[in-house]
Amino acid sequence: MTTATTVRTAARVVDAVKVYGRGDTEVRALDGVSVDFPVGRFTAIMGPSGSGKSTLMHCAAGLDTLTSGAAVIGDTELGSLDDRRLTLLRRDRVGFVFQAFNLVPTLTVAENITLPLDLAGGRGDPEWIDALIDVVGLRDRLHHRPTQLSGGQQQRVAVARAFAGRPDVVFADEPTGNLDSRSGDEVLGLLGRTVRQTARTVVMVTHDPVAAAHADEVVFLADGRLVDRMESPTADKVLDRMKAFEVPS
Ligand SMILES: Nc1ncnc2c1ncn2[C@@H]1O[C@H](COP(=O)(O)OP(=O)(O)OP(=O)(O)O)[C@@H](O)[C@H]1O
Repeated sequence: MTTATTVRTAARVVDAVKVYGRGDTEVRALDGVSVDFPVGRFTAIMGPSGSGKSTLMHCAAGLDTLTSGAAVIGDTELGSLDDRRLTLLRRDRVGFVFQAFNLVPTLTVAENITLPLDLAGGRGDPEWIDALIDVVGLRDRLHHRPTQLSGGQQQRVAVARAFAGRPDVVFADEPTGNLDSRSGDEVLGLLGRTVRQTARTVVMVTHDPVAAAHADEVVFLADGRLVDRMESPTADKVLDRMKAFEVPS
């Protein structure tokens, strides 16, 4: 007898196709991708430039729509939502971390962290936010403004803000792209710790094998298709896998 364990999915896409343009200028950015992002996992999306990483993230997060196929967050199929419901879903159930930290300069660290909750008209869960402040190590910076912080600290604020509303999933697009390697390492360690300590889910787009090595699993895209998955990645293993995509000159 086999024992089946049910792995819950925070987000997934099924047979995802995204076509930009028409006729001669048509680009199939996603060409039938199916991938699950399980709850409590840190997944990195890797692949050569133009392979469809950002498109996959944007469609999975409801920032863009698929040409065909389905994108699902929790149990909600995004294609079934009108614009208003999609906006509410993004606000209440999805967190984002971008390469640019996108903090509000006139607000303190504490105010930036709770900004999405304030905009939504709620206070969130004060205990959760308090615990989050320790996870990101910003307790002694709460009353500082973003300009008084280093880039790494600013991105830690952005990470805390992304998790503040206990979203189903946090999508991170090249979150270390603007950071030196030490600060980048800190932010990636933080993403990993937040996933492990709080059973949250992170999906990160990156082109950096060192960044991808912080994830629990890496999924590889090439030409808009899912071509491989790697559990417990190391930077060397990811780099080797990426080399296979390089076209010999
Ligand atoms: N808005 C758009 N209009 C037309 N083509 C687009 C658009 N966005 C992306 N593409 C094309 O879709 C393909 C996939 O792009 P995407 O940005 O998803 O790749 P990527 O893997 O994230 O690339 P990079 O690592 O360079 O950011 C590329 O060929 C790109 O030129």
